[in-house]
Amino acid sequence: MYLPSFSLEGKTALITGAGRGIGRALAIGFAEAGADVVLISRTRSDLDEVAGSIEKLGRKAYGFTVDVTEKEEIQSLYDSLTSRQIPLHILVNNAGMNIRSKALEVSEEEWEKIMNTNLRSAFYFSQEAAKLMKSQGNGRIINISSVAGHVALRTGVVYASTKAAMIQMTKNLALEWGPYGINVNSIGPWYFRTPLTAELLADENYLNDILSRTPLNRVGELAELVGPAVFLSSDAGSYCTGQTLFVDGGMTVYGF
Ligand SMILES: NC(=O)C1=CN([C@@H]2O[C@H](COP(=O)(O)OP(=O)(O)OC[C@H]3O[C@@H](n4cnc5c(N)ncnc54)[C@H](O)[C@@H]3O)[C@@H](O)[C@H]2O)C=CC1
Ligand SMILES: C[C@H](O)[C@@H]1OC(=O)[C@H](O)[C@@H]1O
Repeated sequence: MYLPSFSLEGKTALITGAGRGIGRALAIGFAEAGADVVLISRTRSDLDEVAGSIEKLGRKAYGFTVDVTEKEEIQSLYDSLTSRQIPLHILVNNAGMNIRSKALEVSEEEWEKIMNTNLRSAFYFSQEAAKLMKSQGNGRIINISSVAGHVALRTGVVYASTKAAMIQMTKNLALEWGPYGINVNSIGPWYFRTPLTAELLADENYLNDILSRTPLNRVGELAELVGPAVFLSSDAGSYCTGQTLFVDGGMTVYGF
């Protein structure tokens, strides 16, 4: 038999930024693939809505309000998982934000907020997850980076730097944690319609600029991100680690 399983039955996935956008789609999609899901967001009402959708699928949902920029809250979350005997097989570092300032105008506050939300949080979530995954001899970590970490976009140097760092962090953690049976990969999206990008995509000129650089000539549908994430989380992706899969409609290969 050569077709491996894409199922996440029996797995528990922790997804940050699960209250809306890509994180919400991943949470529900992982439940559709059979996983139970630990949902991380700052907004209880968002968590409850997503948890309800997951429970209607017959899967367990555990919602935790966490500010991912607060290391103490991350530690407290993992302490809760341990005390409640909630297992962890898959971590998706999805929470992220952007302030699209010109490089000459970036404030120290903006630098700290973007760095702490996008990069620092992913490292500390990964560090705590790896402690649990090492003890069980297996685990999957997926970092949601961006094409912005691979090519230069006009959407901000600080954001781009966090995403490029996530791509490199993916490689280093894959190297260090491979012996523990932990796969670490990254997914680099181009534009998908979410609250983060809705305003930009509503601008016809901006959207045309996007499409002019996208061989598939369209922005992505959220299901088209869920598929690659389920692949990397399932048996089907068991020999992939340290990689970044750009889910970008061909944008990163667009030359001229
Ligand atoms: N939408 C897109 O076109 C693209 C998105 N991405 C990345 O995908 C990820 C998700 O993006 P979207 O869903 O579009 O954004 P979004 O703004 O719709 O959702 C981001 C999620 O992260 C959460 N979050 C932000 N700061 C947080 C904090 N301090 N503590 C806890 N949760 C926090 C928000 O509450 C929200 O649930 C981000 O890392 C983003 O950089 C990458 C490339 C393209
Ligand atoms: C594709 C990028 O990750 C995305 O595009 C935006 O405008 C967001 O701010 C991100 O940079």
